[in-house]
Amino acid sequence: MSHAHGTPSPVASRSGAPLKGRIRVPGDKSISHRSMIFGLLSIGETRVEGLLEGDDVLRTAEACRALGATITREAPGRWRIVGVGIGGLTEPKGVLDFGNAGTGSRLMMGVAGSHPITSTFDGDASLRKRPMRRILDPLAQMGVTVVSEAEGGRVPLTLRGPRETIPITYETPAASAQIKSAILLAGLNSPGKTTVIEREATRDHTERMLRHFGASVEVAPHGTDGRAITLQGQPELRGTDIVVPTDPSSAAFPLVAALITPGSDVVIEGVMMNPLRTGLITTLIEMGAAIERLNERNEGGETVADLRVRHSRLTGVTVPHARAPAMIDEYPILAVAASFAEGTTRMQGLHELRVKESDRLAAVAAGLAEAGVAYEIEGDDLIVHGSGGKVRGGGRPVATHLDHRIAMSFLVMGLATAEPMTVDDGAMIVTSFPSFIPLMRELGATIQD
Ligand SMILES: O=C(O)C1=C[C@@H](OP(=O)(O)O)[C@@H](O)[C@H](O)C1
Ligand SMILES: C=C(OP(=O)(O)O)C(=O)O
Repeated sequence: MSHAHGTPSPVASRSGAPLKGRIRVPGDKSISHRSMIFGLLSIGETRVEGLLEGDDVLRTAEACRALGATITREAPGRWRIVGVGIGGLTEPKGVLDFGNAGTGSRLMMGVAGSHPITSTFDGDASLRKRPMRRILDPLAQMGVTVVSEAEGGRVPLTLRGPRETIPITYETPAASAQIKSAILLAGLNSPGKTTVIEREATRDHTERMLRHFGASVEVAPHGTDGRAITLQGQPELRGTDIVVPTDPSSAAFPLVAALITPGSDVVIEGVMMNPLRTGLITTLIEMGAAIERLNERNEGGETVADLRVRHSRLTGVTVPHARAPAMIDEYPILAVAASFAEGTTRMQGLHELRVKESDRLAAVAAGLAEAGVAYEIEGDDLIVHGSGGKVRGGGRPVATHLDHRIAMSFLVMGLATAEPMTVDDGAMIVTSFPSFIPLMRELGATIQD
């Protein structure tokens, strides 16, 4: 399964019946990537249940195979990985092609770069625009050689790992779980202690999985919102079982769809409630959303809950910059919710949105303009002037720039606008949420591809 290039496939959505029913979204993308990676770096067998079979994760699986892992798909979502252990990677024969995936490529730079092998990283037109210096700089401090790179520190690039990786203490220049994870993963193959300091806490899936596979990790508070994470290098990771909880970043789409579509009443089952991922839910509840957390329980080491979501009258709020790491991928869909709210929503400090699959600040703004929504961009803040429930929609097809979240956000918007919405290309949706269209249709949504 690979996303189509060169042949954009437009998709349209229109308003219709209220959304009703119960759905379960696929497994979390962050944890799915890491399941493959930890499987590769372990001795013995790792069994994964509920893996997200999106294109991004399949690319990571392919890269792990090229580095020596034996990976088999036993049933939908059920995968078996036999690893080679830390230090045991083999040099890949070809280029590691990560497609659209920032997470896969950046984390694997830490993994492959910390081994005495040569590896080349590439990706699609979107990934080729994304900054990799943020990973290459700390890896260089750890002794990794950047043999070649595209202009500005981008893929395609080639790394050569040192004979012995140097453990470092590094403060990340941006709130980024990808930077943190790449360094910690490189630190696995170095003697001594590797410490990553983050000024704002970001998603902690790597730290949790390191412990789950047997590594020793200490986490201490740093400043008001930050953390210092210290890993003891060269542990022996042992293959283990993983149950992947469902992805809150995917659940965000049916959730906002139900909030903005009159008469809707939907349950999204088993959504991961890791507090470093629930900034959107916090924000929507502040806006007046009827979201009930039901049947809270533990699945795969994370708290999950069934979310009952009903159509709601929303009110604009200010979303503080400090909340960004906990909802970084959810700003496009929050902008959609804000368009239907009463009053103004100000989202502060969105500079990291400019280096995602697209410049999401610009892409969201352009989509809002097509739909007739009033907005402003002030520095790195996005200000959306809500219409109290009525959004015109229509306009020209929204340009998605190879960005799955832009595509899904504006398709959700079209479920409640007066005129239908079209996105210029839905092909990238398979990178994170391949069942998005069928699941939305199950709830009663009208989406045509
Ligand atoms: O570590 C991860 O799995 C991710 C971290 C975030 O990126 P940044 O680290 O660039 O903020 C997020 O946007 C991405 O979808 C997944
Ligand atoms: C930013 C995202 O992913 P990545 O960085 O892995 O491409 C995303 O899924 O919204």
